Amino acid sequence: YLVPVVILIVGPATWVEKFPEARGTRQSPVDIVTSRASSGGSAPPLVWRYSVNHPRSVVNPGYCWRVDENGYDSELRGGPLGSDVYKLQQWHCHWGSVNGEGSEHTVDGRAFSGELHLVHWNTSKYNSFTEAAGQPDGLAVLGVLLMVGSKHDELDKVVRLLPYIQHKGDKVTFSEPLNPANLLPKRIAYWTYPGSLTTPPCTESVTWILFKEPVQVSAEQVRLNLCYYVNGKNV
Ligand SMILES: NS(=O)(=O)c1ccc(C(=O)NCc2ccc(F)cc2)cc1
Ligand SMILES: [Zn+2]
Repeated sequence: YLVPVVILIVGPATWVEKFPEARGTRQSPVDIVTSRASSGGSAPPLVWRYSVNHPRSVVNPGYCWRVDENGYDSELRGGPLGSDVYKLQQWHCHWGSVNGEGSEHTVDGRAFSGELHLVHWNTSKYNSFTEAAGQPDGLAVLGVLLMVGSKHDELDKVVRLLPYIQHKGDKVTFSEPLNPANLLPKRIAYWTYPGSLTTPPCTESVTWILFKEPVQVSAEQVRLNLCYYVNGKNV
């Protein structure tokens, strides 16, 4: 008998219809082909400073989780960012449906178990995140590759709150001190390229800065993320 084949046309393949930017020339994520990466030359060091003691909210946007910085002060400058100063808007993660395939960027074709994105906008040139998100030098995202290993204590301050935001739109506010700098790897060598938001509206406004060294999270932390968000669906 004939098996009814229903091909759901959802996801990236249909984004170009609604978001023309998705057809652009600098779309993210990409595969980082390490042999083709040029050395950093004389780029100045990348410098960041984050505030630690302020209330943050963890939100379930429908894919993974997002932590909003609620406008508190922070700075990212240097590296490929010229003389502009960027401010942390939010940070969020991407996990896969099974271990080992959650990251958005791949390195020489290899995917990681997850990927953390710290999203900053250019406060030297623009007046809001939304305005900056439409400009080629508007955003800078620090990407951190996640691999299964030892438990990550700083990240656990968020992971332990996931049971309280199981449905899309849920939000919980916490004021436990947290330093986003502790989410970054020890070695700060990175790849950088001009790219885009990886989800709609896919605007080509992101200077990507992807750290080379993966950060370890425990298998339990991956499982907790997986059991709450599998490809945008809560399970
Ligand atoms: N995965 S990623 O780091 O590339 C990424 C970062 C932020 C956003 C986002 O803010 N979208 C909503 C949005 C986008 C543009 C706006 F102008 C307003 C809101 C999407 C993807
Ligand atoms: Zn992201």
